Amino acid sequence: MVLKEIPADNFTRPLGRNEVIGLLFRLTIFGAVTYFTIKWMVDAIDPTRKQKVEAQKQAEKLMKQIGVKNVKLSEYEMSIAAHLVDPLSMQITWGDIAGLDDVITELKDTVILPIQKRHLFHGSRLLQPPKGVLLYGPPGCGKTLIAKATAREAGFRFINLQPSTLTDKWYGESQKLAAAVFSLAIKLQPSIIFIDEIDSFLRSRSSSDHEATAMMKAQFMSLWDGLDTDHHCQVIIMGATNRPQDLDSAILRRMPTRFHINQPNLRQRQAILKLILANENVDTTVDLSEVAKDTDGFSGSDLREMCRDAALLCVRDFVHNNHTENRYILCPFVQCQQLLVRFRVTVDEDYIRPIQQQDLQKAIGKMKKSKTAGSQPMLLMHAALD
Ligand SMILES: Nc1ncnc2c1ncn2[C@@H]1O[C@H](COP(=O)(O)OP(=O)(O)OP(=O)(O)O)[C@@H](O)[C@H]1O
Repeated sequence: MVLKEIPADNFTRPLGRNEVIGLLFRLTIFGAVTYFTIKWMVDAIDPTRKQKVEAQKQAEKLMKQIGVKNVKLSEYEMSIAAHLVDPLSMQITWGDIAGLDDVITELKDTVILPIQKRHLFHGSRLLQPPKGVLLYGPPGCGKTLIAKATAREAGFRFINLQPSTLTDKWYGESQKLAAAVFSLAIKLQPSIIFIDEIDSFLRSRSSSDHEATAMMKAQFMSLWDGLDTDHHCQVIIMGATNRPQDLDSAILRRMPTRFHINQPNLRQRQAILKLILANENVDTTVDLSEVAKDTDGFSGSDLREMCRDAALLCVRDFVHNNHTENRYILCPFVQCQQLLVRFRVTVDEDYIRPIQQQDLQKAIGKMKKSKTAGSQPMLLMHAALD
């Protein structure tokens, strides 16, 4: 039918009630179909879709484990919830950290006490727990251990935020995820948001920053300020870095409580060695003060690796000595007890010898070699820059 054949009245007359309802109904259906088709297409081409589904499953499992029920989470909060640390796997206590007693005492007084004894500090604005804590110092010296022990001892939930979770996303996603970090932490409070290598994510702003990154940083800071204005909010951001000088000054201002976790000194190394070897089979003649003296420049993580190497030497000896050999023994069935009978016996003692001083010395030598090898590229890089 051509338009001409439709009576002109049909266009000019007002629509009836049923016609309007019908038209609205059709428009709604059309709108819904278009919306879901576009959403399906966007989902289908989203390269992070698989990760999102995985993250959701992981988050649901973790939420169940930490006993969080009836908390509705958005899609973005789910992605962040996948970084919650399972409390069953987080068994770190103050007893697992050696040589950092001063830092632990100060942390207890400034961060944990105001949380645990809220009623004592209720009236004071000055004595509220800090919203930002910075742990800084060389790698492998216990910053992550301290953060985990703080969360556990204070009874806080622990969100281990990898900067890449926020930065490797589609344009616009980062900001939604940054907002989700805070909203999730508030829903799960009391909680600690731990950001390892915080400098990689909140480094000094520069004009070369991508627009989306700059906006995300600004948003992160304003959300952080939001925590500060709500005195009942029990969310702490704890950052760790090896390069505090690279941090944005605005971030440093938001982290007034700072702890320097330095390379362990002689006394601290001895304490760490004692802790690492506490449950191991160590020969009574081993002198840990000597070992501590020989390990100048080692981090806590180096010391652990070195002790593991020493323990492995004992295992290696056990494996190599566990062989068949000829032995002379007194034969009990022979009248003359003086008679020595040659037997082939299998040396199969279920016994690994204790760690000895020389094992530790060997392991120290090996670690020193690998440390120098590791620093070679750095030295070359510095030489190239000079
Ligand atoms: N003070 C310490 N007491 C006991 N163990 C320690 C100590 N410091 C480090 N370690 C050992 O080293 C490992 C690494 O420590 P941790 O991850 O806390 O270091 P980090 O400072 O966070 O390092 P990074 O900057 O590389 O993340 C720990 O799992 C622990 O075994």
